[in-house]
Amino acid sequence: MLKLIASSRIHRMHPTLLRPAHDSASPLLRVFGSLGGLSRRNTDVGGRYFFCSDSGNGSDQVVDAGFQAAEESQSKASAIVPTYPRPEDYLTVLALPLIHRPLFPGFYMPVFVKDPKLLAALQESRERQAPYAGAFLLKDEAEADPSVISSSDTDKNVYDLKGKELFNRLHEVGTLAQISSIHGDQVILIGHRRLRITEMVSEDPLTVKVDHLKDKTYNKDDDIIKATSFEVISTLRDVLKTSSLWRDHVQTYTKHIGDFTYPRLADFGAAISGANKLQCQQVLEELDVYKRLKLTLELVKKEMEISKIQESIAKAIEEKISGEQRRYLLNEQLKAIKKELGLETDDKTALTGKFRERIEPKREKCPPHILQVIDEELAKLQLLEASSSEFSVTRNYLDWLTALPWGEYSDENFDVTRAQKILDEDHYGLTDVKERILEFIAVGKLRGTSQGKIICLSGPPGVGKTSIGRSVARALNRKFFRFSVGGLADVAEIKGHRRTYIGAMPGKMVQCLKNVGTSNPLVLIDEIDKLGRGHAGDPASALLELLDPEQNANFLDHYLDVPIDLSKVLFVCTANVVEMIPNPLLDRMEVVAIAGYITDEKMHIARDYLEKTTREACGIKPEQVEVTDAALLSLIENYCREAGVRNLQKHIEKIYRKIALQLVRQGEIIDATVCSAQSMEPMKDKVDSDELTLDTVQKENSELVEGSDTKKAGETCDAVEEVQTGLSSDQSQSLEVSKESEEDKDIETKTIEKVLVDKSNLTDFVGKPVFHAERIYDQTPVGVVMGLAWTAMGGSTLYIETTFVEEGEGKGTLHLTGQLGDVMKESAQIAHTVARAILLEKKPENPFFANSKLHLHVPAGATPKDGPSAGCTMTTSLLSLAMKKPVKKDLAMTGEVTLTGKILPIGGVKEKTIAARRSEVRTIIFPSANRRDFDELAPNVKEGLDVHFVDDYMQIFNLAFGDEQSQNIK
Ligand SMILES: Nc1ncnc2c1ncn2[C@@H]1O[C@H](COP(=O)(O)OP(=O)(O)OP(=O)(O)O)[C@@H](O)[C@H]1O
Repeated sequence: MLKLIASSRIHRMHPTLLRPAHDSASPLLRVFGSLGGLSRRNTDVGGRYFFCSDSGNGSDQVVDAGFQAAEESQSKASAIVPTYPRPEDYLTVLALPLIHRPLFPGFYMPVFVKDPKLLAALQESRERQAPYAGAFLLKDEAEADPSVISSSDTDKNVYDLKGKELFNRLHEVGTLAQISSIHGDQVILIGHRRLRITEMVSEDPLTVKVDHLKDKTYNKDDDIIKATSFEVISTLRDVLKTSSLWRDHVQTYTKHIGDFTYPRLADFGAAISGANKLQCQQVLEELDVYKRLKLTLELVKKEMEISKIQESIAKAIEEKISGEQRRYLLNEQLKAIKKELGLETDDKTALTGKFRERIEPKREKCPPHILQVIDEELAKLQLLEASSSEFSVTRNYLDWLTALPWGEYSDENFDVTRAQKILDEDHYGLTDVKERILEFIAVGKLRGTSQGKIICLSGPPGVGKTSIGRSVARALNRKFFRFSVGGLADVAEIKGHRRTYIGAMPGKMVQCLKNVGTSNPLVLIDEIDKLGRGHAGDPASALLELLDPEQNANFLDHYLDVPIDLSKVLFVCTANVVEMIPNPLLDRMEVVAIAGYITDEKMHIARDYLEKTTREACGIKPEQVEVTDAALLSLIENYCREAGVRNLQKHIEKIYRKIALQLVRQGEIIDATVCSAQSMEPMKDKVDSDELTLDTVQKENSELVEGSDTKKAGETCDAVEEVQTGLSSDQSQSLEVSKESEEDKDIETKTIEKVLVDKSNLTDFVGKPVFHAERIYDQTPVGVVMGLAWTAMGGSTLYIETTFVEEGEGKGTLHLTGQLGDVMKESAQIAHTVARAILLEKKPENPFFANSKLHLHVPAGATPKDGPSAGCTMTTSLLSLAMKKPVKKDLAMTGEVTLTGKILPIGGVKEKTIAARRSEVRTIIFPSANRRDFDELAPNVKEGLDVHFVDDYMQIFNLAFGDEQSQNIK
């Protein structure tokens, strides 16, 4: 009996539905039944068939229809009569070509019949109550790939195939299909059983003779078949877990399936799998049930893999989408809550409000072109999407623009007396530097403004260049900002990055203005001589734009992109070596040299500045410590001999740290003593009232404090206890206890015991002297002369040593060592020649230079040396060797010598003089041309020195080797 059940509505073209044959529960049904529990829903399986049941033994049933068109046509076609086609009635059938997939028994399939003759024949056979035809899959063209959908399949030419041609293209095995309905050119087919074409009967429409195929007989209880079918089922179940498409499908099946046999299971699996048409055809052609099941198993396994991949893709996408949506939703909620609470208006409005609020007080003083840019940017901000990257760029830009101190200036103070006071307060000595600064302030006072000049403080490290800069800022009442350009190689550091770069920032100058909050700070550019080469642009040129008073009134930072007036900024630069400053920069600077300090100055600095600040920093009171002059002197002479005072400062800090530790330790012991003394209180009260004294206790206690012995403290407490018991028993034994209060006072004063740092115990604080004296000879031997050198660290003394190596007739040579540079090597050769000439003149009979191999060395060998200023020293050293006569004691010299024996000027007179003093040199020889430099030195630097200025080497000769008389030429 045929029963129509219109249940599921399927909205796709090829959904698949299952239908039971009858209600007898088969083992297969039980397996699938366990998957039940899901409600029946509309099915959308994306398949190609409607499945209907066919018992396979001839009792066919038409089953469910879900496809709307099918359903409609079925309801209209009330003429559908359930039929059980007997094979003998359908030995000749109309051949219906299927393009996409074969029709499996038990499934619905809608097909379009374009051939009017075939359509009419189908219609007619339907009317004849014999609504059956043979549905056969169309073969691909010879070379076509079955998995590739070729357009030719759907082309009209496929429908145009007729007669023999069509016959040849049909697969042999097909399905006996009931024509369920015909709606226009759409024909709904229901598969019944397998057919095989035997021969063609007529061509148009194609009619063929067929054999009705039956599955090969099989053993229902065969283990292999059972196992395979169970595997098919379990794979289907697995797919079911992951694929919702299949779930509805199988559920429908479990609810309605009747006698679900193994062959039917195989057909079912193959039909609903996404396998290609040839694989499906293979299953259709297979009459061996076991083989068919195996083929199906392969297909459904593949399906499972696909569904797993599908699931993971779906999951990944879902996670991404849901994460983003969640964040968006939460953000929106947050905004709404803030808005509701009045905490925040709209993001943009709040931001704009903030920027407007910032700029409003500055509006008066702010240059109009800046205001215009700010207003434009604010308007732009309103139009931008808050999540866009340009929004954040504009927001940051406005942040910087509105934060700068447009038109804000600190009131400059041009009070020279006050400035002098401040400079003296911060620094000892440096009179010439201070004088230059005061002059500068005075000019500023008269002009009404101090800008226009760039001061460059040059000198060795630690001479106070940076701190002088800070003092000048204080004296002028300007804000202070320091930035170091040492190693700076990127122009963007000075001029900023363009706004378009990610993480773009304005340059140092704009950062400085934002930082200090005024437009006229004092900017200290440290280490300008160590400016990097620049891998992105030339930093020196960028600095030039920044420093040049002609250009900096309209300084253009790449980030801000609006001209900023830096003409009110006072620039102070510091450098160790002026020669290293790029020339165009140096040209614009007012160089103030700080040469370094002599011992006396260092003593003052240490005593009045460094010690004071360090003591305060360590929290030590002046009365708690005493560092003697001898200790300081020893510190300066033996530990910190460099030009600056930074090392001295470090040593003083080291001493004070140690003192602090001593004091704290002492304090702890005193605390313990006080505690022990307090334990005597009850006794004291009692004794006081009895006007008694206790000498023993007092004595013990004072010993305790001095000896810092805790053990004794315990003993003292015991003694007190004894006295107490004694008192209670016999008051006459407790005498002189009233002296206890005086004892208390003693303890107090002892807590602030003074720590004395003297020359003798200096090593306890700073260790052994690390500095080795520059002076290696007390009296220089023959061939050794002391020279004076200048380095970036200040001046220093050095020896030139010459020795005789061997004699060789007419082979006078000079071998040089001591890491000498080219200039110094040449200088040595010149000295050799000059010495030879002088010796020839003075002692013509002496052939020393002509016949001697000599070796000239300049210790220390590891330190590279260069420059021409040791020329006269080398000449003297060679002559000393030649004449076997040592030079005068405590003599040092410097000066370049020419081939004719002229002495040329040198640099670093102050540093060299200071170095000579440090090495306890008494007599110095300088070139005459340096007399002016020497005269400018402070009296305390020149004090006690016997200085000679010379033009010609002969003068040096006389001074070094001559008698007393000749040495008096100054
Ligand atoms: N004349 C002085 N009076 C008082 N203190 C001084 C004097 N000279 C230097 N100092 C102190 O020495 C320390 C080092 O000085 P500062 O850092 O200014 O040296 P600098 O010349 O800038 O060194 P660098 O070239 O290494 O930067 C500072 O604490 C400073 O106060």
